[in-house]
Amino acid sequence: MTPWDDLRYHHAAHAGRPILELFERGDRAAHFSIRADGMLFDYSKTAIDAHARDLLIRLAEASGVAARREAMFTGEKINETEGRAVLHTALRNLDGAIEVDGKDVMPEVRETYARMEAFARDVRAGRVTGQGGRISDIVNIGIGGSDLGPAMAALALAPHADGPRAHFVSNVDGAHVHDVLAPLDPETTLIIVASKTFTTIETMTNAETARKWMAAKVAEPAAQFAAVSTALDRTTEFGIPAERVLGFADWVGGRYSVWGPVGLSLMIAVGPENFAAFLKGGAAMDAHFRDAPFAENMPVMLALVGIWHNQICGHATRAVLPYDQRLSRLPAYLQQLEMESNGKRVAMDGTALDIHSGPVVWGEPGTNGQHAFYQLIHQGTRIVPCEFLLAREGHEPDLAHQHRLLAANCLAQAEALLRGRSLAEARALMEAKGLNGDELERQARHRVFPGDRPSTTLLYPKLTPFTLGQIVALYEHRVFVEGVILGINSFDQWGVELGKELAGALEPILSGREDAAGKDASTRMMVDYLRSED
Ligand SMILES: O=P(O)(O)OC[C@H]1O[C@H](O)[C@H](O)[C@@H](O)[C@@H]1O
Repeated sequence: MTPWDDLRYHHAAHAGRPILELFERGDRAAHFSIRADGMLFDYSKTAIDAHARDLLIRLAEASGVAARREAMFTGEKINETEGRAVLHTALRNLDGAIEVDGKDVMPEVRETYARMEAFARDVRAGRVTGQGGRISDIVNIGIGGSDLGPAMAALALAPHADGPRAHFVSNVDGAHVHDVLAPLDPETTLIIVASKTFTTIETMTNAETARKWMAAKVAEPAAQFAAVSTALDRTTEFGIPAERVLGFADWVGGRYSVWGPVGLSLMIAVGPENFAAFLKGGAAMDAHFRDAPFAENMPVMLALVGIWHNQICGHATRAVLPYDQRLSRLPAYLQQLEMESNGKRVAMDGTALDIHSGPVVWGEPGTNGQHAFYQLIHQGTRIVPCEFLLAREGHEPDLAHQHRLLAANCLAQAEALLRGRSLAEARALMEAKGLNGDELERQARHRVFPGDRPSTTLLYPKLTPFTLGQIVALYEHRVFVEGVILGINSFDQWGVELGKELAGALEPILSGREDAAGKDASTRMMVDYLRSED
């Protein structure tokens, strides 16, 4: 029997055993939670028992997680389909040496970091100015990994933002760039074009639009542009002066790139000290991930809970529910991180997977979600494992009572999912309301909560730069561990290519330069509609 078979067998053998029953054995909360560097990860409200955990850990061991982890940290080319190392961790562990192709890459990482820091300080101190003086606003133009990381983090760290205001433009929909630029003054705006490849059509199109917007008022628009890319020839071609370009290596995946130059907008907004604390938080999680035994290892156990729910229990989605308004972009960030990394159909060697790959990840901050989709989570026919996140303390001491309410709601949701409400309890409620007979019976049934629905909760002291670094690195490593266990390459993204190619071919058809012959009838019909005048 493989570890997968053992897990499936164990799961089937205990089907129907309520999670609540597991709490009758010993100190489950303490034994099925992990504390590390001030954070608490509770996975006791899942059906994982001691034997299931042993089997999951055995699965991780048999999948070679430890060796692969070492290979990642030491710069081996584990992104096999692109022939690249995977070294985003090097961006937040700036000391030391790591060789790729026989060359220590760290001196260049440190040098780029120093240039990034100097530039951020210059902008913040008013030494780099626009035509109209001190920079008041920065606009990061990028998409995917060149947008979601800094956008998510800038919102998360809003209480620390004391530099120019940061804005983010990603969508090729002109509405986005239009609405972001409209209220800004080109004379005091700095545009950062962030694109690993510097070919992404959305980013290049928006950058061109921003350049025209700038050129209408500013004599030297290039002086108010900076770029972040691995393709330095293309940034020069675009006209951005070399001293305003921050490069990075191809071993930083787009969705893992917030830690380096792609984080420039964040660094300018919150300052180099806070950015450094963000890196330190990531590095602390790296150290924990490398050193802690699997059973005490937060990313490993988070991954194993994920494997349990998705591949063993068959729950196809997971909800990420931050009870932290400033983490409202975290679900979107994690959608790219998790789904672009682990949404694959073949194993590393190209053979079809015989298990499901990563789950659909979705979510919204609490308490908002409670008034929207939690109905389905509590009473729908499908089980949605939930991942709650909550800080012990908010940033608004005057509003501590609101933070308590937020916390009460978060804990209440996890409790409600676990406990549910039985038919007998629902009947008693209806009786207390004065109902009886058939009407009592009918109404009671609608008020039953099946309960026994799994959730995990991550608690952290406060959403500081350090904590945010820990959280983001925690999720990165969770994705890594899940990917290794599934036997896939978490670091390529071939699945985004086909749509891009077809979009390139459709644009001339929509503009009338080419005809739609050869397209399917549905596409032709829609092209006709879009090209018609009424
Ligand atoms: O940074 P860029 O090269 O512009 O890429 C931006 C994004 O677009 C691509 O399509 C990829 O799917 C993403 O992984 C990437 O983050």
